[in-house]
Amino acid sequence: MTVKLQQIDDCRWRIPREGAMRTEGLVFADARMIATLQEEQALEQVRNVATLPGIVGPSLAMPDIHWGYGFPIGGVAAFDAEEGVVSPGGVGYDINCGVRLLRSALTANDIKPVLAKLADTLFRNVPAGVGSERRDLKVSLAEQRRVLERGAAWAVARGYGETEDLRHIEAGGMLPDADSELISERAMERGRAQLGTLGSGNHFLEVQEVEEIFDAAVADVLGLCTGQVTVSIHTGSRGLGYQVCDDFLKRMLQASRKYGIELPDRQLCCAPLTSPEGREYLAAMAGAANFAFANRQIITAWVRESFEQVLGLGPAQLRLSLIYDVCHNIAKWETHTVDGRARRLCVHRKGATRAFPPGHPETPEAYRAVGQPVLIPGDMGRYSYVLVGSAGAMAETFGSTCHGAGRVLSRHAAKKVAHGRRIEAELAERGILIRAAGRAAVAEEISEAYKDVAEVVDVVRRAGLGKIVARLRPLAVIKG
Ligand SMILES: Nc1nc2c(ncn2[C@@H]2O[C@H](COP(=O)(O)O)[C@@H](O)[C@H]2O)c(=O)[nH]1
Ligand SMILES: [Mn+2]
Ligand SMILES: [Mn+2]
Repeated sequence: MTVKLQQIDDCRWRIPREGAMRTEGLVFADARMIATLQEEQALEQVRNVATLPGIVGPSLAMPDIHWGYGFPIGGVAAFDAEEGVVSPGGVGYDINCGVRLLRSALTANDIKPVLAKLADTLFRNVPAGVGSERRDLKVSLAEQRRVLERGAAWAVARGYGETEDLRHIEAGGMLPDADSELISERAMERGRAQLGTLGSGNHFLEVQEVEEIFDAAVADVLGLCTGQVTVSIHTGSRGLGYQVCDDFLKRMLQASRKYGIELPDRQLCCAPLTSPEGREYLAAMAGAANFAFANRQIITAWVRESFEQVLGLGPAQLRLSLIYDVCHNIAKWETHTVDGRARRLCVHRKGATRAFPPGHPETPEAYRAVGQPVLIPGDMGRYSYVLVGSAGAMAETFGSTCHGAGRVLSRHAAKKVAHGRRIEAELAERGILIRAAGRAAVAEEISEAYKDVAEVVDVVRRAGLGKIVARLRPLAVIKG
């Protein structure tokens, strides 16, 4: 079924309200992105989300939109506290998948002579790959419950990182109201040995160089300068979050029937925010989100340790400080002004990043004057971007932007494109070292599998949803 699209301007497209839609759809993309999208069902998914009860404002899609489970990846939808619903498909299987960015006092030239050793050490110290486990960090069930309740603060209290880190994490690294009792034994079991692990596929740990600064004043506030070494960490809640999503999808299907919610797609199953099922999903989701915050915090400590081992420098010399940590698969309670009225909304961001503007009280004090840092990875062979949020995002997208470049090739298609090529050697020729759990993982993640993230963030910039601050180029990539 083709989806009606009306072009508003060079980066906005409306899906007009029709049929069971309660609101319109609004897609941020350029004409070329839209042309490729029409072959996908992602636009249909934007339209389907618009049928859900209590949706406030349009059903939104960011320029990295592609097909996802129920909601599109790159989708944003806000729901009224009384009339609205919460849907696990609007968060995704990898609850609180997210990105954090560390800056350092090093330049790319400082690490080039030891880059191979650094890549090997990071690969050894941070377990990666499907089902990866760190053997010397197993937690008891009681302790795991504390992880789910306290998030990154649990990790800091256990010696993984510094209290200062917590000030530079979305929500302070801990969603309130998590209830570990609502998380199944199977989910607890799956997560037990996965704290401090990257996982597979699209997840990565990347040593980067700041290649270009686009806004010197903002870069200065973020502590970024050309030639500097940064480290990005992209991972989420691993098997624990996956299992929480899976467990609740079953309950949400029953709840949709119980509350008489008509679904254009079973994958959109949901429950009213005021219902026990809705509240329980949010409390379990918060637990999984906190697990992910702790996960990225522990990996950060091992990144710092790895740099110290290889470079023989101490923390004061390396100054591997956390710039920011953002979630991109989450549902959160936030206050937004809609038609001149402040409203408490449950904002679903599924493959979308929060992008709060300068002056917002939830933006860390250090960045209050410039806006919340927004971390947009690209791919392992080209570049990634740092942006800051803007008033435009607050006005149009409930303070949200894209979360990455977005896939254009399936894993299978990417492997076909990579067939017969020596991807590691191609990247090495361009000064990029790869360490991965397997060759297939590298083939599936070639640059051609993703849109050019420069084009994606350019749409964000032109639409006024964010300000581009810096471009980072990969030097060493650890892949699962
Ligand atoms: N810099 C890198 N970016 C990468 C890599 N692999 C994937 N990506 C980007 O991350 C986003 C987010 O992925 P998702 O799984 O959360 O949807 C993705 O769209 C890519 O743009 C990498 O190795 N390095
Ligand atoms: Mn993920
Ligand atoms: Mn992710």
